[in-house]
Amino acid sequence: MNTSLKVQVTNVCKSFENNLVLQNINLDVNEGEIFGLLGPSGAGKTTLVKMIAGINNADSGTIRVLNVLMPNLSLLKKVGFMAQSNALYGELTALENLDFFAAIYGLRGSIRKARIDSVMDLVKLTENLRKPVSQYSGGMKRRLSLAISLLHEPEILILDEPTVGIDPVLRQSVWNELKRLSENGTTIIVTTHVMDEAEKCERLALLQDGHIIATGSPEELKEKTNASSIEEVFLQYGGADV
Ligand SMILES: Nc1ncnc2c1ncn2[C@@H]1O[C@H](COP(=O)(O)OP(=O)(O)OP(=O)(O)O)[C@@H](O)[C@H]1O
Repeated sequence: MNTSLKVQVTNVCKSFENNLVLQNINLDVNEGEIFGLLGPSGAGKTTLVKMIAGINNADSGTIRVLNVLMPNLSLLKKVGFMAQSNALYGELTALENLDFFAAIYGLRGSIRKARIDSVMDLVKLTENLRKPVSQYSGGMKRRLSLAISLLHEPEILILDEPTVGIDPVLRQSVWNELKRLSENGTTIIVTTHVMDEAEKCERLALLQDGHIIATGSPEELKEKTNASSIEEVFLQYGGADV
């Protein structure tokens, strides 16, 4: 494995009971890349990112993250995962939630405090730090989940539809932060079905019915198909509406 290759998915298949949801998936993600998984609802995006994060097992094939065969608990501190459904403790305040995850990641003392301040500032929730999460709106919960995934400055950041329910201004600042992180070497995998977000990724895999139907940078994909938008690219490759 070359050293810039941070995530390698090889011939991965996954079924739930008799339903084959991912078929022979191959993809490579390089250091510092923002890699987008784009596809309609049910295409298999969440299933794939959960396996890359080590939450679920593949039925066959292999997934290597930082050259370690997944799933592997030793990568807990190096991978950040933001799930589509928020994994938060509603009865606790945001700060208590952050402290809980900071403890899991081994963050202590002044470093813990500095990281909490930094991620809460990023998602514009500093003023709500001491509010119980049960009193948060849906969008605030998404922002807190994003803050938690960034807390330990993971080398690999996996975000499942991170900006759903987040307003356009904050969405822009989240993307600016993702760009900044990637420029500093963080490798980012993000699922989306928002076209303008897909355009912000350095490379994309288009996923349809459990298959990757195309991979490349947004520009390459548009050039190859003579399309003016990623939406058009998707349709040209035989994809359904995203
Ligand atoms: N735990 C499960 N048990 C059974 N089927 C599942 C399970 N998880 C996902 N599936 C099925 O796998 C397929 C892919 O689902 P997945 O959530 O990965 O798609 P997705 O592309 O992330 O969709 P969305 O954009 O709506 O989140 C769907 O048909 C879904 O019903």
